[in-house]
Amino acid sequence: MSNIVIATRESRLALWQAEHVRALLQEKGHTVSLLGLTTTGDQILDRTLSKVGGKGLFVKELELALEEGRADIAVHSLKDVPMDLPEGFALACVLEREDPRDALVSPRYESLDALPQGAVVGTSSLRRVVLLRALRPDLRIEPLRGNLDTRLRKLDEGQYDAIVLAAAGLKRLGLESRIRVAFDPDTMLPAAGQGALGIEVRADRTELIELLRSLAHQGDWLSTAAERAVSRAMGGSCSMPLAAHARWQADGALRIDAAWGDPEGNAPLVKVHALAQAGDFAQADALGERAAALLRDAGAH
Ligand SMILES: NCc1[nH]cc(CCC(=O)O)c1CC(=O)O
Repeated sequence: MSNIVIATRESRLALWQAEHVRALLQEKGHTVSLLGLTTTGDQILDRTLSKVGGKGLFVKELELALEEGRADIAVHSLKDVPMDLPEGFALACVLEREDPRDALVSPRYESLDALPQGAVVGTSSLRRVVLLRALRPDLRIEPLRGNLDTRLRKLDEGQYDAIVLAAAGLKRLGLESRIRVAFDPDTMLPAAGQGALGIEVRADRTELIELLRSLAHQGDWLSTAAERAVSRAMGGSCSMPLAAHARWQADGALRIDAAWGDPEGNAPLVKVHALAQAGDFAQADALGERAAALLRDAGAH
């Protein structure tokens, strides 16, 4: 390829991710440039994102650029990528995953246990709300929106006692020192795809897809595929109170843990796990679908 154009959102994290892929492609001898775009998701970040709903808000403008040939690839946080891409688009690969855990950030308190009764914790993810509620029902969980810097600023201004964010974003932006606790996944089960990057292309760009496959991390691609299969089988969007996290076991099997919480808080948290060999995508998908079936049997809907 002569020059590869990466369409990217212009938040600091999105730019970091695009630069990261640029560097990986340059190492392989390609010339790469960036095309910065503002998405609908960015425009409404500070408003009612979770109400407007859903997946795809950060993705659509980037897809338009691919469609029109203004760009060749789009780099996404896999967590924000819809389970099923629109007709004509494909996920060319998933890269090696950064830390998949959720992190607690707080100027004053060193852990969740150290938070006083009724402390105010910021997050807008329904998944984090239901998981936090199960751990500490006394906490006051308040909405928190905006990109990473905005969220940290709101915390530092005193609007919250603590906030919960993805560790991956903090690490990528050199803000790791702000992490008080990276939650054990068994305590705060991550979202499907959290910490991983996916590269989207037009499905008809076979040569480009071939080239991008060399950047893939096969193990992380398979495990995140299993996680995404749980979301897909649950009819999932990122506004669902659903967690799914897959880990390779020492014996080479893939173990998936999934959790679902009732947003109204009337039913207890449902947690399941399943284990299988997952050497290919069909097996990974089947494992995720099994976890989803177990969730439903246990009362998730
Ligand atoms: N939904 C927003 C979003 N999408 C990806 C990340 C962080 C990095 C990642 O998971 O790859 C975040 C922020 C957060 O959840 O705190």
